[in-house]
Amino acid sequence: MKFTKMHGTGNDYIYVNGFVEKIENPSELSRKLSDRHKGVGSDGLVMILPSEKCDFRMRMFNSDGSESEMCGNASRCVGKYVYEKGLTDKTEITLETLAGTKVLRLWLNERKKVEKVTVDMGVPVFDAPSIPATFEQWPVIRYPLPVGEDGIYEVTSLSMGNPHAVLFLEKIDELNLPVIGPIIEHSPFFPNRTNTEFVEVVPGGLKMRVWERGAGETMACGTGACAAVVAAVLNGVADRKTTVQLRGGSLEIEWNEESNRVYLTGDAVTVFEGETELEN
Ligand SMILES: N[C@H](CCC[C@H](N)C(=O)O)C(=O)O
Repeated sequence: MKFTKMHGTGNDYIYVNGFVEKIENPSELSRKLSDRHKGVGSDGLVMILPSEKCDFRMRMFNSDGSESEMCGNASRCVGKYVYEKGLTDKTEITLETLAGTKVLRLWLNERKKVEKVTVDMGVPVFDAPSIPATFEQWPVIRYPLPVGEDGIYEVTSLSMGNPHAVLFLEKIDELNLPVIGPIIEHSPFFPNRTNTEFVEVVPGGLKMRVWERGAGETMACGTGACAAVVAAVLNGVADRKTTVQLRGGSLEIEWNEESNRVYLTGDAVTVFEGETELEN
């Protein structure tokens, strides 16, 4: 199987051309290839597939094999992949995902390489059953969530197509994510588990670490950065147009006031092309 290793802001996935490669069990393949010692090493696997209603379809699997509805960083890389490999010559591309149709806008440099991509991430969803979450009232803003022996953390929760819990904290560098992350991920308030963003308000924007559902701490999360800005606006601590600094770099987010849609802009980088035996 041929694959391409790519990253968006350090959030790295293995990209497979599903027009050519037929993968029987992408979930199991994601678990196997994501292993950073015994596999290729990645946060998961992304299949680029034909679509009946859009230009392309994306399926995204976390490193634990679970499938997510949507991935902001991966959708930017899919845009770069399909354009630079000649699967399309469009610079505005529609992408079918489990969270609906997303529109990608490619930004080319003078050598016609895709330097960055803006994704129309759609509207944030606040009603708890759609997140899904079991809170009785919504929007869920600073709800005191019990987090194991660590006590109570105030969470703001919403869906960007996938579930998010956003926490605003004074200092995020020292946090022990492998301890707090899984407790929130598996909280009974989130029946399908959740992605969790730990956000610090800094001059010029937000600084964020993320514990992703099904992948653990990653260098960045696009849907998570969008959720963080929406939550920050609801909490009155950021502008609708904000830079989010992540461990792997920065993302530009705009929650447009008129359309209520969220726009994500960031890099998309090809790391290497590879080939692996499926049967071993
Ligand atoms: N890193 C991704 C999100 C992955 C979300 C996944 N961990 C989930 O189970 O929802 C992003 O850039 O949006």
